[in-house]
Amino acid sequence: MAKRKPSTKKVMRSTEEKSSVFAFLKTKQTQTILGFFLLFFALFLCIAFISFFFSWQEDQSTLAKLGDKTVKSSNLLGKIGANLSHFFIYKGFGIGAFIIAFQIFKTGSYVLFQRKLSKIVISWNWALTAMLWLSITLGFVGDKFALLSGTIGFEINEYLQTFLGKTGLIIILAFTFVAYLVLRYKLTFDLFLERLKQKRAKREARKIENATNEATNAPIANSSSKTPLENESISSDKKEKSEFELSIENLKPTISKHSDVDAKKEAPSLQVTKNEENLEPTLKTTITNTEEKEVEIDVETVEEEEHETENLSDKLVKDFGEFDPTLELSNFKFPTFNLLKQYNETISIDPEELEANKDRIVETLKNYKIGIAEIKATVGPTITLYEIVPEAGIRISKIKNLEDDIALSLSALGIRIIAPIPGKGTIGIEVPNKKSTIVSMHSVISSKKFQDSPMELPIALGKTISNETFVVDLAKMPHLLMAGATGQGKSVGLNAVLTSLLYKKHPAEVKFILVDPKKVELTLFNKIERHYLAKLPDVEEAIITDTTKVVHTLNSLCIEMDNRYDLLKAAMVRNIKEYNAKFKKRKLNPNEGHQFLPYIVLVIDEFADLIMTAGKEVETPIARLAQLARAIGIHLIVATQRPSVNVITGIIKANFPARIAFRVTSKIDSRTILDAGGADQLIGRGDLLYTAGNDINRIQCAFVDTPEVEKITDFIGSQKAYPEAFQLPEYVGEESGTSLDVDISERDKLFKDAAEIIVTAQQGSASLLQRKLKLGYNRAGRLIDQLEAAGIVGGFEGSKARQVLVTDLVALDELLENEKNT
Ligand SMILES: Nc1ncnc2c1ncn2[C@@H]1O[C@H](COP(=O)(O)OP(=O)(O)OP(=O)(O)O)[C@@H](O)[C@H]1O
Repeated sequence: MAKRKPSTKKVMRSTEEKSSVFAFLKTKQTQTILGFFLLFFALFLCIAFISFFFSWQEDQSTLAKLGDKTVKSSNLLGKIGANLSHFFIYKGFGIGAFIIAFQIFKTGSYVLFQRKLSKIVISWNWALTAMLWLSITLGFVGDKFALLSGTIGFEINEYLQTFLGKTGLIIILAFTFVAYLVLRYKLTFDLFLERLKQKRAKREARKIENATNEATNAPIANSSSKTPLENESISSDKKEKSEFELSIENLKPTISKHSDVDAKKEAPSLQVTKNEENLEPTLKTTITNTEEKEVEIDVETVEEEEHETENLSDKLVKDFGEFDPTLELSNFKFPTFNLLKQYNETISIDPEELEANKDRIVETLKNYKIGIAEIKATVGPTITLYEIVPEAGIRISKIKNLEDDIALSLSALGIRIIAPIPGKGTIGIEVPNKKSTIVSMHSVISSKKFQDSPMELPIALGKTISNETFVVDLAKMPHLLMAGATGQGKSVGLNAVLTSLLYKKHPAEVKFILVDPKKVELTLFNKIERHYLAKLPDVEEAIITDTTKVVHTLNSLCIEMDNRYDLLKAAMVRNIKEYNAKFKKRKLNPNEGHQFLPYIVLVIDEFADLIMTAGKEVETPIARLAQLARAIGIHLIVATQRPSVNVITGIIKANFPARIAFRVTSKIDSRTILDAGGADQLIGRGDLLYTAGNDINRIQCAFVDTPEVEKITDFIGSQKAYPEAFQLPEYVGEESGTSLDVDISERDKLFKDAAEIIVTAQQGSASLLQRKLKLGYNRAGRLIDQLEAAGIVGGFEGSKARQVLVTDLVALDELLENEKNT
């Protein structure tokens, strides 16, 4: 302690000294003296420099003898002048040294008039750069006269020439000159054009003025009948008048102060009483003044406006760019097309087959007395659509009633009759091709339609009957129900959906939750766990195979949904797209719990199995998610083998407008899925019907087999991943925990975190805990009860948030410490 005292005193004294030096420098007297000193010094240098150019050769010998009284210098400012000039001009920068004198003069004036010194620092930087450039350039141009460039310019010039050659140096010098002009004077091409325009506009305005002057003078010239004396008086009168009018016009647009207005108001009275000679000069000065003002105002207002219009989020975006959710895995590479197999996909149908089918159709319809006016065939990858225009007078309902009979008569598997084709007045008969073509995943993924699609979650499902790639947006569906008997292509369909998303969405943008009770279908996706999968905290396997975990995951998703809705509400947006857009523009503060929200796609294979084992426990959260999750980016894909009504219940069906039906065994199943027949008539192997609520499309599903999926997941899995899978909020089953755990040892393990959140926010609400700790309502409620028991928050107060009884974190620590000790 004894040692410390003198040192603190010393510090204090030195800071006092410093502040007194500053105070001295800041006084007006000091600044005036310093300012004048610099001005005179600049003048001194300037005279010495000029004189140096005339006497430098004579003075060469005197330079070294600065202290010798007998030796005299020819420089106007004596030996000091000669030495300084020699230093700055000969040894330094040649003519460029004048810039130094000028800058000293400028600095002096700044100090004298107490203007901002930060500006002069910038000005020095520019000036020194210009001086260096000038010195090098003069060294290049006039290398015979060392005085022009000075030794520095000459040497740099020599040095650069050995590297760049003469031409190279010219180019560099020219470029730096242009760059200097652009950076220093902000001379851009646009500005140049604008100036040109302004000049042209001014010239035109002047022309118009002249024209009006001439027009007003013209009648006077014509009045020849009057005597010369009269003429003179009239013309002088007119001249006076016209100049007066002109001056009003000129002044009008630039009136900015009251004093100007007053001056203008006074003008008429002056005009009448005073003569022309007196008037002219005043007019001229006002005009030039206003012109000068215009230029200054222009420059300053533009700069100020730029700063005023910026708000915080704009500034953040300007400084750091928009938020990029993909930044953490910025080197992530999307799987390449060559991981997918290519098949021969040229559709070739035998003309004889076409002809035979046509004949059969015509004949069969004839049997039912239906005449055909026209028939047209569209050949697809697996089926051909025959479009029939019936003869006039034949009712479509008749054909519709005979649908089954016609199908039977044509006696081929997979015939589907569409009577009429929606939007057309024709009847469609789909007949399978003898030789079907595989639609490869490669062809649909690489299609322009998929690659260029602006959809949020694009899925390339397959190809339509007219061989077009069929792309749908999962985000718009917003949930998908998939059904089909075993072996008809459901698993391939699911893989096609997942593959599409893997090819189009970055790991930061979409997360999958995969539920696979069969335990074999989706295991390959384990490899991309840390890229694309989401899971519950403290769960080993990301792919869920066990029913209780499914229940927990679904409930956790419901919590995530509630949390997301809270975030959307706080951000005042209606859906995830708007929310993420706002977040990217840095308009949402991450410190308030906001974060970029990835889409979550929940895929459930074998839904029937789940319903059988867990029943209502699964159905309730699924129904809740299906009803509410669309806006916050949670989408469900549910696949089932058995599309019976006790599996696909009314409430689920109502919330899954988008449905895919592979081949099913009965018409009833088809009706359960599609609310229409047809799925029982499909040929299997990926032949499917897709509906989004209105019309039904027949699609050949894209084929992707297990080795292909393996290659894709290997490709993604081998890349840098997130440290762990996306964490879903924790869900604690209803059964665990009591309502009020007063005992410290029985407290929730998040008790301390919760207490800190509540005390920091000074707001005792369960929803705050839900949001911050990603908890369910029940657990958050229990935590609040425990906090109440610990005396951290007050009692229940109806709709109001509970009172927080601890003021800050220090007090909280004390309270918890005391608890332990007692
Ligand atoms: N789009 C398709 N193109 C060509 N063939 C396909 C297509 N989809 C499925 N297949 C064929 O059908 C077989 C069975 O398909 P998949 O395994 O998807 O049936 P599934 O409906 O999932 O059966 P399960 O319900 O028993 O799992 C595949 O091995 C494949 O040969």
